[in-house]
Amino acid sequence: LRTSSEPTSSSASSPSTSLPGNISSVPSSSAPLPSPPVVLKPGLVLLRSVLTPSEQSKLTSLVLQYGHQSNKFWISTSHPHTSRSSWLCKPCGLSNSGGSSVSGIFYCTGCRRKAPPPMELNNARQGRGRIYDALKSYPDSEFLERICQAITKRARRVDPTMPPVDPTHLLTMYYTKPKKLGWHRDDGPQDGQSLAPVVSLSLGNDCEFLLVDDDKDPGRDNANPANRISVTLRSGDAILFGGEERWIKHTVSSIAENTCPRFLLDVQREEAERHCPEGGWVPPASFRINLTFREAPELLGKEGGEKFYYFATSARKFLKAQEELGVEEARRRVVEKRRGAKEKRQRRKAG
Ligand SMILES: O=C(O)CCC(=O)C(=O)O
Ligand SMILES: [Fe+2]
Repeated sequence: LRTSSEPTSSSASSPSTSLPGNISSVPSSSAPLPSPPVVLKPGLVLLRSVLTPSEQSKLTSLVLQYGHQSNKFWISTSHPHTSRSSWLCKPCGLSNSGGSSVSGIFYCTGCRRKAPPPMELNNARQGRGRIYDALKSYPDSEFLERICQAITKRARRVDPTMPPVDPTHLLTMYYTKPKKLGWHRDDGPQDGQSLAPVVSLSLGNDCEFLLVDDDKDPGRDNANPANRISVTLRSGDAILFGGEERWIKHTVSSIAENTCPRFLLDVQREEAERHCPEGGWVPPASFRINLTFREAPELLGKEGGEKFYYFATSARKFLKAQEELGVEEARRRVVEKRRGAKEKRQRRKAG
């Protein structure tokens, strides 16, 4: 974790936090030293530039390394009607420009060989990869746990209402497109039941993180900016919500492309070169990674298989059908289903 003698990696200097009501504004992270933790509300603490560049690199590398294991961030599918980005034909060495295909099959424009099935993020439509696993399943989980504990300790020093945490699970999200994550509370069955904080770390691109200040009035409208707490999360920042604010409603409302520190792009490139099957996947020009540690001991032993993998439903169903029926039949069914849906839409339109 950053100590006062280390430089910050952040270069942005725009105002970064706005709060509703009478809560004072928070300074931006342009200062060369880590800012002291900020209690946005009891139970909601922001730690700016808390991760050193080398910790950010290590975390990015660990997350991408794990994500490249089979059926983690990436899945191999040749779903019909999909497009793929540029890919390299390994046998002939030709770089193909990608495009879309009704059949889901792509041929090299040089040697006409079939391309290997594209690697897609498990939530391809949103341009996101998502892994929810026991913390101990991740590589170097002791390091991950140490980071989580050290950050929580700092937050608890300034906010005595913040409970301690014994993290059992880690959710990692890999955002490759500037698409938002909708309003929600972390209250699903996999999110944990205690008031221990959700410890959230940001790496890569900046994002706008909004929370709705609804403790006095649970029905408070999140569309009204006056009710919102808005924080720009930058690479190396952490935010914790626990105790009274454990169930606070939040959203990633926007992601600023190309704000990712260059040293993390280097890490991404290295990991893609190391793990990506040729022609499988081209890393995005910039990205964001979010890690959230959760205390959910009741889930231990249940994760694994597909239980806590949230793929985009269509990809998940397609993979299952592909396994059970073979790729041709799986494709035929998707095409048939889509044709049926299209005909239904047309009939509805016609009257
Ligand atoms: O990406 C983020 O910063 C937040 C992610 C989040 O809220 C969640 O996964 O529950
Ligand atoms: Fe969340």
